[in-house]
Amino acid sequence: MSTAKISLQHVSKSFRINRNLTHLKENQQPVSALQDISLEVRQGEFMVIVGPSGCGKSTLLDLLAGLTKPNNGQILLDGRPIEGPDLDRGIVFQQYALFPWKTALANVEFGLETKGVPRRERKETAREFIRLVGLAGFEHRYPHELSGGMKQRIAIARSLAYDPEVLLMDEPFAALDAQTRETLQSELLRIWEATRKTIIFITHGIEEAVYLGQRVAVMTSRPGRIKEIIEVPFEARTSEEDLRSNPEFVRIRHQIWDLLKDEVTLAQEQEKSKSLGAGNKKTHGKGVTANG
Ligand SMILES: Nc1ncnc2c1ncn2[C@@H]1O[C@H](COP(=O)(O)OP(=O)(O)OP(=O)(O)O)[C@@H](O)[C@H]1O
Repeated sequence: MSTAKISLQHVSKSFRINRNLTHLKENQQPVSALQDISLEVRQGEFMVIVGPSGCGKSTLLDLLAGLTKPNNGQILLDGRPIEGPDLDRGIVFQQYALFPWKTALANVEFGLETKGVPRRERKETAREFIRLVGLAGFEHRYPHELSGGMKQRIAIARSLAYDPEVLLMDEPFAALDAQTRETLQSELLRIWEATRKTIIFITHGIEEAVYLGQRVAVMTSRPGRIKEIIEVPFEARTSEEDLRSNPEFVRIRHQIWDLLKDEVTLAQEQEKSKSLGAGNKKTHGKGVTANG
């Protein structure tokens, strides 16, 4: 039996296209989003997954969250198959997904409420996590009174407050400006060092991947497979000044870019042929970025 915290074993996922669109030739076959993904994530590890647009990163996160099921293979958490969403996994998405009608405190309390934690203890825990993400004093603000970075801090506090085993993060800083993003990256490392949660973090940003990950799994273009896993051997990232200009950091960043560049070209070609096939309908297309 596997001793990994999370173990993906030969996981594949494909999607059937909407019946109304099957008159288009490219829609007659199911779309293979992920193919034969095997990956072990250790307890307390910070694992980053990076890949070109449309390679199946969000699909992978949805599978880990239990929002969808694989067509083949299995995903184990502590040796048991993931059957659906549960409070043992916290999720932070790119969009803040806070309840606009609840204050910051009430948003953070939400998961605790679901878990049946009594009111008083709930409030205390929520305050503690708001403090952990550096927002003490903002407990009674509503989401519209907070900046993007603050909202994302609250989303992180909310996911951590109910004490999940694993934190799943899907491009959580992608919508933020560069400075806020860098601040939140180091904050997240500090929080990870304090809580030692297992984190699976998805990103387009190579620099973000190297800065945050103890290991970086590089994916191929669709159907997404794991191309290579790169070890990032920095011990105390938060205390190292200007880690990003460390020659080893730069070397690993180049190594990942070398692995990714052909995949990005392939993904762009896939996007192009998809949009031509769909009558030149506009498709989304986020590229891999060297920064961020
Ligand atoms: N529910 C669905 N139905 C049909 N196809 C889907 C569905 N979800 C995802 N796909 C397809 O699966 C592939 C992988 O999508 P996914 O969103 O996981 O990629 P991604 O790597 O997260 O993309 P991006 O980086 O652009 O956000 C894409 O071709 C997408 O169009």
